[in-house]
Amino acid sequence: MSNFHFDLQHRDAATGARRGVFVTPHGPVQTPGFMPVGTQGTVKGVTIDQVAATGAHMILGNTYHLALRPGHETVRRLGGLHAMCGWEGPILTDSGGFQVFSLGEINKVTEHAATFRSHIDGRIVELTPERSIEIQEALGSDVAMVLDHVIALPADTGAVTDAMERSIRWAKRCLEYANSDLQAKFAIVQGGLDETLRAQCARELTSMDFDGYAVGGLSVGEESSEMYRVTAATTEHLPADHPRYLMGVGRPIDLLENVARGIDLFDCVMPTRNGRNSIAFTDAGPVKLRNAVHREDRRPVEQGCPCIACRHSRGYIRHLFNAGEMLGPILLSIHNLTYYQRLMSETRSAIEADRFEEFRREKIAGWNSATT
Ligand SMILES: CNc1nc2cc3c(=O)[nH]c(N)nc3c(CCN)c2[nH]1
Ligand SMILES: [Zn+2]
Repeated sequence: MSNFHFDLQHRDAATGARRGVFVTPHGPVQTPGFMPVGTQGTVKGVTIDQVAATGAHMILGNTYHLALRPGHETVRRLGGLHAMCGWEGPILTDSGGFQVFSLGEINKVTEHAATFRSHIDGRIVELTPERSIEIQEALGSDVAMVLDHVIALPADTGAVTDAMERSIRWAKRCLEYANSDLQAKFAIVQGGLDETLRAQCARELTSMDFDGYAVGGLSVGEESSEMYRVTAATTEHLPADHPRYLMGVGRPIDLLENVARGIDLFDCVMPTRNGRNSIAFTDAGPVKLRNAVHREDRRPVEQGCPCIACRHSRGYIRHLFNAGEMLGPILLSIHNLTYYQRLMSETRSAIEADRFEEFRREKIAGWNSATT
């Protein structure tokens, strides 16, 4: 009996939405669920206790960043990622596939490895599938992502196919190298915006024994309609009894639209990145609190929100940003993370009550009302 299993509890009759629980050795993850991003071992500006208070069940760390700094052996000697960060729940680590291609100065990609210049100290670093798994095992995360070859879009079919086929071969190498049954391995489906390539990639990856499947290569600048189309075209080829994770997504509307297309897990820097930029997510759409219009507004960011930011007025939070006070970004990061977790909790309840379609319509109408 594996240490991991996905309990599919309820499927929405009208859409591809699913309600489930992903069971891990560090506790259950309620799905659909949102993972806050803790790239360098911290969800920026938010203490780990506050991250737990937002309602998060699983957080994400990044192999690329942690291997470069402080180094995975240092993390191991500090007791692993859970002990170092003080997070007792499940942790998923990304493999470095995305960061290498988006942050590292790529030197070359061969069949053997991705070689890049570190964006921190310029060192040349070689990342192989085996090395990525070795690093993730040292970090001690509960879920390890395979190393994949992520290419920027738009790209020609030949380049997309080449990267997709390499990602399949690298996924196989990751699975063969893995030697810890305390760490789940998730595959990542690539294939650009081509539904045929996506189906082919999903078929090949699902023939291997992964614990979960991610939809990669999206949220890289494509139209939302294209993201939704490709997500649907991919999940239809993924097994129903495994978790599906859409990487790097997204806005609140993207979460609901992709839940409707069979996605169970999400991660995105938006709640914290937008929070640092004074943008708060609310049921009436995003609100840029730095704007003068909020100067004397005594209302909380969101009526009924239980977070510590919503004990204050919008006017106070605007003042904090205007005065360049640290507390501004901290409070709005906490509010936005709470907003995303409450949205996922309401989504899970709506699926259980067979009213997801109605719920999605109501939420999108609110976000489009944009009165503030
Ligand atoms: C923000 N958009 C975005 N798209 C991604 C695709 C991949 C992807 O295709 N592969 C991997 N390994 N990671 C991705 C990430 C990082 C997720 N934290 C992505 N982020
Ligand atoms: Zn709040």
